[in-house]
Amino acid sequence: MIIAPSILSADLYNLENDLKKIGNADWIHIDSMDGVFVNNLTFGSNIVHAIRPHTDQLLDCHLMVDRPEKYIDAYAEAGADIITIHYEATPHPHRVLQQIREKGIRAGISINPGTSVEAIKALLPFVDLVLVMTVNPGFGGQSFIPEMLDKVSLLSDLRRINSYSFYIQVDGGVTNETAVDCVEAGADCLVSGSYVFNQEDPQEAISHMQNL
Ligand SMILES: O=C(CO)[C@H](O)[C@H](O)COP(=O)(O)O
Ligand SMILES: [Fe+2]
Repeated sequence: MIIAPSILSADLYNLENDLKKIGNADWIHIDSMDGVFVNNLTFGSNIVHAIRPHTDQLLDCHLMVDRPEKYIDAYAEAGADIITIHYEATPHPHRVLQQIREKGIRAGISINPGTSVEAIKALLPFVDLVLVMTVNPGFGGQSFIPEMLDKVSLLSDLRRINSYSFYIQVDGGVTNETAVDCVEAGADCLVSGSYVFNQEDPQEAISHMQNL
């Protein structure tokens, strides 16, 4: 299981130390929010640029921003490995996914709890990752919405039937307990923010989930 701790829950005053705490994680999940697509403001490509020279871990950028097409070049230049956009954030998701891949970066599509897998079916041949939100985006520390796991199962079936190769990622309210349900539904990458960073030993929590 790929584990991607979200630095939304890290101590930004002491980010170097908090990145060490998650040094055994596979990916680092970076949540960008613009105050338009969601009611919160976080960081942009500047933080990707700041972290990039200090780790070989994949930088997994989750763009909760309106019109993500405006920012792809900046994230590419900053050193992003994966850029995930929201289906709901642009009228041209297919074009933006192409724009990401043209930069040699893996392209992800994310769906809010209110969006069905049906809505992104036509995009599935063109993505490297599908992110199923298990909370409404905008804040860390929210409760996992278990009904979303049906989408994970459906994506897993569609991937098998059509021989697609995208990762299925789950984000929001992932703990050691909800992680088990995600794995059973067919997820292969789990984002976890508040749970991981609130543990006494984040590395142990990460390796436990990696072994699920
Ligand atoms: O995209 C996000 C919020 O919109 C975060 O990645 C997510 O909420 C992680 O935080 P937590 O594990 O605390 O729910
Ligand atoms: Fe996220």
